Amino acid sequence: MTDILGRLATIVASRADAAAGESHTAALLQKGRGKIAQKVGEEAVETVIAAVAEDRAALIGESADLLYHLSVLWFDAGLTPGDIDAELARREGMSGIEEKRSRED
Ligand SMILES: N=c1c2ncn([C@@H]3O[C@H](COP(=O)(O)OP(=O)(O)OP(=O)(O)O)[C@@H](O)[C@H]3O)c2ncn1[C@@H]1O[C@H](COP(=O)(O)O)[C@@H](O)[C@H]1O
Repeated sequence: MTDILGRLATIVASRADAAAGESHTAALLQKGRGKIAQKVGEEAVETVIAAVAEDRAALIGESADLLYHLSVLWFDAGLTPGDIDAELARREGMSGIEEKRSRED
């Protein structure tokens, strides 16, 4: 499977120090955590709207926007796709109920 999130993490890291006028990534990082988080929320809502409308092309486009902005958020927070992968690996083999309990303990 294509490593979409690994590719996006590499792109975001490579653009982080670019001039804001030349890079959407750099401009967004300079605006800070609140603005980045807001963009993730907006793109998530647009993804949901496309899904409910059964608009396949829009769902692909909005999903790409969402994953890109989530990648910027992770970078800003000092996370890598490997951190999320480790959490997913921890959950593998658990039932949904066990997984919920493991976070409550
Ligand atoms: N995948 C993306 C990507 N997806 C979406 N976007 C940008 O995200 C923005 C979202 O559009 P909006 O109208 O919602 O946002 P906006 O008007 O810029 O901002 P606000 O008005 O909401 O503050 C657009 O400017 C898109 O171009 C992206 N910008 C960059 N990338 C990747 O990052 C790479 C580096 O880009 P730069 O950092 O711009 O060099 C690109 O080659 C791509 O691979």
